[in-house]
Amino acid sequence: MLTIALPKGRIAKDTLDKFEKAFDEEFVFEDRKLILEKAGFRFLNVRNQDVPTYVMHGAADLGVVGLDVLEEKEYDLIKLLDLQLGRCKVAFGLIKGQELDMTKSKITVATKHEKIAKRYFEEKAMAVDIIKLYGSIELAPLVNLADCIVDIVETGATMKQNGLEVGPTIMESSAHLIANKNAYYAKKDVIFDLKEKIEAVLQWD
Ligand SMILES: Nc1ncnc2c1ncn2[C@@H]1O[C@H](COP(=O)(O)OP(=O)(O)OP(=O)(O)O)[C@@H](O)[C@H]1O
Ligand SMILES: O=P(O)(O)OC[C@H]1O[C@H](OP(=O)(O)OP(=O)(O)O)[C@H](O)[C@@H]1O
Repeated sequence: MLTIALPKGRIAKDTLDKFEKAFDEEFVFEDRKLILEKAGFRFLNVRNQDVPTYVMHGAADLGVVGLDVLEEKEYDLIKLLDLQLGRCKVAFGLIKGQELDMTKSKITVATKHEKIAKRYFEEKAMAVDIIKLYGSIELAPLVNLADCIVDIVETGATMKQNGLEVGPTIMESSAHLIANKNAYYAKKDVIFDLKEKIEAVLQWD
């Protein structure tokens, strides 16, 4: 049995779709159930940012999570495979017509991605005030909570509809299959078999 932590929402759905194709089974979470057990798999429905925690502690052998989440903390995990889904970038959002003023003595940035934003400014040796938010990030510059934001951009529609422009990209992200180190060695054969089957599906799709 392999236990796999999936992030609630779009990525879980797309991942289960790949598993359905790879194993010729139907995988659907029932209503509000958080565990789906079928065909030798136990899928766990967890919050996006909690996926690495379940995997690192061994409560799940494998997990699926965006690179942006992995970059936010240091996790001792194995990155097995780029699932090529949940593609997005982490980028600046600026009020339309404004640019990042690198000469300002201190920039205030609102973001869910504190560490990624902080590293960007450290590398440029610039002072920054990071304001941690948990959602609706685009609102912050509109009400003067921050000069700009660092957030996920997929289509750019959310920024555009809120009068923001997409600024410089800090990193590209896509969902990756990750493994707990001990599980990776203890269940190597079954994990390799799964990886090969999913890779084959990714090539056809
Ligand atoms: N348009 C998008 N918006 C947000 N995330 C996206 C998008 N496209 C791809 N992703 C990826 O999906 C992941 C999950 O995004 P989602 O917004 O569901 O989670 P979250 O709000 O960060 O999680 P949590 O449930 O912990 O609050 C992101 O970390 C990112 O890797
Ligand atoms: O470029 P787009 O295609 O418009 O997608 C990007 C938006 O999607 C995410 O928000 P989400 O819907 O996850 O809500 P959140 O504000 O709670 O994070 C992200 O934080 C952006 O707001």
